[in-house]
Amino acid sequence: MELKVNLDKNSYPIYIESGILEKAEQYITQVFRGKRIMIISDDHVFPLYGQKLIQALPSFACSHLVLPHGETTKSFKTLPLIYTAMLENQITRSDLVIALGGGVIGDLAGFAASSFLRGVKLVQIPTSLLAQVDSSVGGKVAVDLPQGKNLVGAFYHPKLVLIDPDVLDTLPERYITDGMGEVIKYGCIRDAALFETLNSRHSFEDLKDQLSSIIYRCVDIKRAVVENDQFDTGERMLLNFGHTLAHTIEQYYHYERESHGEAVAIGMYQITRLSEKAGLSVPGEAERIRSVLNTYGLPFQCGLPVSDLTDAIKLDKKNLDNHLNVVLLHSIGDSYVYPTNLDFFKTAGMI
Ligand SMILES: NC(=O)c1ccc[n+]([C@@H]2O[C@H](COP(=O)([O-])OP(=O)(O)OC[C@H]3O[C@@H](n4cnc5c(N)ncnc54)[C@H](O)[C@@H]3O)[C@@H](O)[C@H]2O)c1
Ligand SMILES: O=C(O)C(=O)C[C@@H](O)[C@H](O)[C@H](O)COP(=O)(O)O
Ligand SMILES: [Zn+2]
Repeated sequence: MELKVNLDKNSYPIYIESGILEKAEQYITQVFRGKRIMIISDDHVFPLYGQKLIQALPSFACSHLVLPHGETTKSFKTLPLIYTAMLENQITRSDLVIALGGGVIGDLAGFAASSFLRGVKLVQIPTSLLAQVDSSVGGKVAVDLPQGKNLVGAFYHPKLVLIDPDVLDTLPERYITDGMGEVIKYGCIRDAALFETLNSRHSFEDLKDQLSSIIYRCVDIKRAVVENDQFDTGERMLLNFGHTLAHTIEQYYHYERESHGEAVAIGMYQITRLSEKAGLSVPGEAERIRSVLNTYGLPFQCGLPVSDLTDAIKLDKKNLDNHLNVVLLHSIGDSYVYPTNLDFFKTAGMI
């Protein structure tokens, strides 16, 4: 399956195919004419797929950097390590960085590629469900600061995205669940039929036969939204459904409790509950979301008082001038951006 993100000079193809990792050279040579490649990965993914990828790239001089797994690696503090490795491996603007891993590696290696020498070519090979359906596409790259998620970043598009659903066979169950948080998000914001498909199954196992087409559907929704609003000034904010609360929860617990997808699950349910209370969503939608989250083992409650969250909510990147923007649902599949303020959370009695 093939998709193309159409962004004039920044356009790029996305291929979704079982076993594509082993055919990487055939696709990479279509977008890259240089010789040197640096693969950035983590200590879970590289031992599983690193050598396989290097063997699949015989025409190139490949180096690699393996970082500790987990969100705390996606930090400003990791960047000097990456830049040093790039210098030691003589990476120039005519070379290529491959991000091989989940969303942490994709965002981090992507930001390093965007900033080193003011921009080195980037290919994304996402290996988690979340990275395959969301983070590898759209060009948002970033690192976290202690004050909040993704606070330093850029819009920097890859030259190519290679999605191999086979690598999900080794993904731990917790991160299958985590990825389902973003899959459910796509149903909520844009695709009531996708939401119904997810709702009609009893578990992830029950959905597996449709996995490639679900990945395709999510990526296609993201492609369309990003093509309309590359720089996140309007329609793209819809991809942030559930994220105002998700990011505050992740940061509050120092990235040690909920994973990103789990926090998004809580955020989607809670914001829809608040929005129903305020008469801004069709009644019953929060319960439908809670039920589908439950099917895939995702949480919906977090038990934090709003007073603990306000500082982080103020750092949300959707905030403009003196107002917050939250993403709400008229109904499942039909989302909108709602300008508001902190009172929205306070008066509705978060959480
Ligand atoms: N840029 C974007 O548009 C965007 C979108 C959504 C999320 N994100 C970011 O993505 C990050 C979360 O990504 P994630 O959920 O992939 O987390 P992650 O990168 O930490 O991966 C989850 C875990 O799975 C392991 N793993 C990954 N692929 C594997 C495989 N095939 N086999 C075995 N283990 C594997 C990793 O080592 C890690 O331990 C967050 O930082 C989030 O902010 C970015
Ligand atoms: O691509 C986007 O736009 C998104 O909002 C996708 C989100 O799933 C993702 O978590 C993104 O990194 C959040 O971006 P931020 O701008 O809120 O940091
Ligand atoms: Zn997200």
